[in-house]
Amino acid sequence: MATTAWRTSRGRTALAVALMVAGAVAAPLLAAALGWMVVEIVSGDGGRAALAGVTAGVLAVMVLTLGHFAHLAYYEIAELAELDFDERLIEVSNGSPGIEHHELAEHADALTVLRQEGRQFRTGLEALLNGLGLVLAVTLTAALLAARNPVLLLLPVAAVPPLLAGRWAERTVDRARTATAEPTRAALNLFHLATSPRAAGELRVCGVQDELRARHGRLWATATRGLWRAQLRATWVRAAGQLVFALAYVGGVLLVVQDAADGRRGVGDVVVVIVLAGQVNQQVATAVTLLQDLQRAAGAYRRLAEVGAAVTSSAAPTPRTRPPRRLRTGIELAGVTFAYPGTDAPVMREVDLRLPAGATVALVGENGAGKSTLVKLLCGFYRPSAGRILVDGTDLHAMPLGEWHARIAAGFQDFVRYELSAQEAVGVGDLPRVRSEPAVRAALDRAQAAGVLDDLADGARTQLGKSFADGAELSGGQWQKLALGRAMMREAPLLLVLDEPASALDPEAEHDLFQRYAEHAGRVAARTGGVTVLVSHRFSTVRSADLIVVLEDGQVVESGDHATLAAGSGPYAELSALQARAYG
Ligand SMILES: Nc1ncnc2c1ncn2[C@@H]1O[C@H](COP(=O)(O)OP(=O)(O)OP(=O)(O)O)[C@@H](O)[C@H]1O
Repeated sequence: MATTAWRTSRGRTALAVALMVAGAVAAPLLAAALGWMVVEIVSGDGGRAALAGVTAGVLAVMVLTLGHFAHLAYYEIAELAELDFDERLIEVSNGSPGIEHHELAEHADALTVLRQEGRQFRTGLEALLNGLGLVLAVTLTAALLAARNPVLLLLPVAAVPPLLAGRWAERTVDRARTATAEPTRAALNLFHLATSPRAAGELRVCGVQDELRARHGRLWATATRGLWRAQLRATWVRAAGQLVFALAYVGGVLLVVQDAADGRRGVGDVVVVIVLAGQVNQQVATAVTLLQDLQRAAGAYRRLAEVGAAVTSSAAPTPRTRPPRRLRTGIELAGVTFAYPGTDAPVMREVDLRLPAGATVALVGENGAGKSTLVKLLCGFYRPSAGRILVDGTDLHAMPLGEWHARIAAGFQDFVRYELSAQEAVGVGDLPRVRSEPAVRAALDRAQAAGVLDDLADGARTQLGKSFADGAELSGGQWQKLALGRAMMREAPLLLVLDEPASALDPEAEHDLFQRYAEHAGRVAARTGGVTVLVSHRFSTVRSADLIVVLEDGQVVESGDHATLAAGSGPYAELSALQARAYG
């Protein structure tokens, strides 16, 4: 999309370049016009002096104004550059089927820096365009200086040390930025938490605002200390580079003054050299800044490419075996062991489990037992560290993950609050039918959530979310109901997942929901043999599942139906008796 816009703004780019080139070239010409004017004044030719004065005036106006118009013209292009960068960043973050890369600290660090560096693309592009004008201005300046005294050509040469110093300084600061990414990221997280309306109530009740502010301050201080030290080193090196040029400038001016005193040059030449030498100084400063901007933009781009390459190389080549149209035997975990990327301790250990086609399977267990991890492995978000997950006997990771995802209907514990219209927020559960109101209504009906639409001022068309002035904010339970509706959108999934989908609902609503859901799952099972996996802490909810799997510390400790497990003496019998007593 951004690429098309790039093409359509070619005319604007050409205009920007032309204006900026004219503005840049006008500066050395202004020096020549001023020299000419002084010569005519000294020679007493009033008419020619006036003409030279007007020329100098016009050139001065061009120098002062054309840059601003150029800026206007490439403003839009810079916007597109930033948009393009953001789109690439989104692609790198969430364009791959697996999510392993989100677990790695170095990936998170690179993303933190990239989110902050996004604007560098804009300045980088401006620097590129300005650089062109600068090259022309420097060339013209050099020619005018050489015509006065070839030794003056050393002035632009003296510009090299500040340039090199600038490059070194920028690299130093960039390294510091990477080294301080972790405290910066942690500080940003705290900042978002401390300013988020969602957290406002809980923060007040816990009374942790001051503590958050203090921690945020400490993290920033840590990050700033690292950056400050690098900035200090960079400033000294930059100043040393500039000093070399300053000495050359003074030498150049003295040289032409000496030439004039000896009668080899006129007073006009002295004026030209003084003005031009000042401009060279300016040009050098601009060149250093432009180079830094370009270097930063190139650094941001390189980092983006590296992160993109890391994500792509960690993704296995797209396999050819497609998911079956219908499950015949079911899904099987064979000796599955799993540790989250970047960690050593397995949170799933040698799990063998068969989820028969068409069955409703409930996962139960204490917090941290591994229920959500098992769900994520079934969704193929991560690869098992050892063992395999088989779909009708075929390794899940031998299938294109995108196609497997397209056959999953899922409601997650950390569901997304899409700030779209209510219709779309549910409809994205089955993208091809995102605009179908009957499909959305049917899905919400299955999720016992049709009432949410009726409560909204504009029904399905209501804009959701606080980011919009007229956006409707929903209660936690209402958001969850929409998420449930989303999970019911797909009609022929092979895997249906509800990971604690009803935590914001009252027990009765949860019970009704699961009744309805079981009917839906039954229909899906008849059509596709799909397996339904439910995670719930409420035993009253899971008792009707065909298979109940009890997890403890990343292992299956028992499995069976409610009657069998409740009659036994294992943890299920114990816990369900405990809950039955607690809820009467
Ligand atoms: N992204 C992660 N990186 C590293 N470890 C993780 C990650 N997510 C979960 N874990 C660890 O994996 C273990 C199992 O967590 P999981 O979320 O699967 O438990 P759960 O049974 O779903 O718990 P709950 O009932 O609290 O939702 C826990 O010890 C947790 O600390």
